[in-house]
Amino acid sequence: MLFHVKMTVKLPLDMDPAKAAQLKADEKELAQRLQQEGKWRHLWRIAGHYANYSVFDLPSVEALHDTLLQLPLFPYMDIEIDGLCRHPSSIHSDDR
Ligand SMILES: O=C(O)C[C@H]1C=CC(=O)O1
Repeated sequence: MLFHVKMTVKLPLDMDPAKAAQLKADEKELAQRLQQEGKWRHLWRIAGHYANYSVFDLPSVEALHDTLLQLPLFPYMDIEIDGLCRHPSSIHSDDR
């Protein structure tokens, strides 16, 4: 199943810079692992915002939920999710 996910990061302004840097480093490591595993298909920065548009390829809503909960920045993100299905006018034979 494909999911379009918008993540908006809202770190507290008074967060210790070292803690913020560690959270971002941990997030990057997990994000890159999930991309290598084919679970996090797309990761795009939204220009002008500390936010991203992502596409996840996971077997269920529960798997998406569990994956998002693992993200180190999860407690500091607003997350919006849309489930994706094939468009009848799409010329692509697969879901890429
Ligand atoms: O920077 C972000 O958009 C938040 C998050 C998503 C991947 C990552 O490395 O950080």
